[in-house]
Amino acid sequence: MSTPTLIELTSKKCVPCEGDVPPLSPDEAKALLEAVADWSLSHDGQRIRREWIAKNFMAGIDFFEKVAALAESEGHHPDLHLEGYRNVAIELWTHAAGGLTENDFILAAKINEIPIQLKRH
Ligand SMILES: C[C@H](O)[C@H](O)[C@H]1CNC2=NC(N)=NC(=O)C2=N1
Repeated sequence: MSTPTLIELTSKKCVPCEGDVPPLSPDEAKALLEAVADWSLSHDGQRIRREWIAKNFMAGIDFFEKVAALAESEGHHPDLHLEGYRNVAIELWTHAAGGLTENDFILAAKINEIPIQLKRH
């Protein structure tokens, strides 16, 4: 499989995951991770994660609302975390595969294009 670039990922659409979809191998996941800035691979290689420090609680909620709309349009859904009122984290994995698929990287690339109001230094 040639490794898609960021442009290719953002121009793709998540495909419905039904039944037993094989997860990506750690090497395939690492290759795809190159295309999406600021996301990291979990130690078990089964999910990808990105963190932000939002300006405030509502900035986190506003961001999640935009991410939720994207997830609904893609038919692929993230795990959303908002802790300590401003610490935002999103984790992506494909439940139907019990690990990562290209859908997760497509969604990560598109989430990277959603603005979030960040905490000033
Ligand atoms: C039918 C529909 O495609 C599936 O239920 C979708 C919904 N959203 C999903 N989101 C994620 N992260 N993993 C899935 O396996 C998944 N399956």
